Amino acid sequence: MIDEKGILFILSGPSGVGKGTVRKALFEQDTNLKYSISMTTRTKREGGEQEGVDYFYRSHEQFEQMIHEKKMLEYAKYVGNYYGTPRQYVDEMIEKGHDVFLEIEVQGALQVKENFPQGVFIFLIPPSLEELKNRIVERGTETEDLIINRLKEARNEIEMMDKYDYVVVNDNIEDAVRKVQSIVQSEHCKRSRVAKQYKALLEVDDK
Ligand SMILES: Nc1ncnc2c1ncn2[C@@H]1O[C@H](COP(=O)(O)OP(=O)(O)OP(=O)(O)O)[C@@H](O)[C@H]1O
Ligand SMILES: Nc1nc2c(ncn2[C@@H]2O[C@H](COP(=O)(O)O)[C@@H](O)[C@H]2O)c(=O)[nH]1
Repeated sequence: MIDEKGILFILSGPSGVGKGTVRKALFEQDTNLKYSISMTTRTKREGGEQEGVDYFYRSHEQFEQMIHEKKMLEYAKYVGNYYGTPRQYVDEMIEKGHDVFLEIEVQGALQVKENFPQGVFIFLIPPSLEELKNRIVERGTETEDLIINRLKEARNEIEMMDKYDYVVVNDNIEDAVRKVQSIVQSEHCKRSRVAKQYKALLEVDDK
């Protein structure tokens, strides 16, 4: 039987490293990827975040109900809020043969790894911790307290990068996007459907 399921790509990295920036640039070029929109209990950032585009924004009670009903593929509490991946969209897309892209923090990624080891785990790192701090500060979306907490988390997260299949330094956006694209292409070559089809053909030929 030919396996035509899609591949699950997981992009993690500390807050402010540029995951969202790299992902958006990647999606402008790769229209075959499907982005899994996360659910969160954090409030919308000022400046245009939208329900169903950036996140599904829910109350703590609604989020906990989703957990209770086992509707989350993974979830984590990060700096005081829940973040998680609704299971249904990912399952449906993978089954239909589409690649799915998750942009999530480390605790959640490790849960996915346990349940979905065939996923491809990519860790984005900043060129330096100083530059990471500059990026969060310059983005201007977090209070001073939140910046301190996110940078604390960043240290713990970076320690986990060995658990990932690939590490990409986001020094220059175009280079980082190109590297992530190469990873997507390599994984397709590795699991090539063409190779599987050839094997199936050879088996038929042998009979
Ligand atoms: N290679 C880069 N060089 C300089 N600035 C960058 C680079 N990549 C991203 N940035 C900037 O860094 C800031 C943080 O980027 P972004 O919001 O994409 O990070 P993130 O990892 O998605 O953060 P979070 O996890 O908090 O959502 C943004 O202002 C973005 O424009
Ligand atoms: N475990 C999960 N983490 C997620 C998910 N969606 C986003 N995130 C990560 O949370 C932090 C904070 O996000 P922000 O939008 O408040 O800056 C960041 O690292 C995100 O990548 C998710 O579904 N699950």
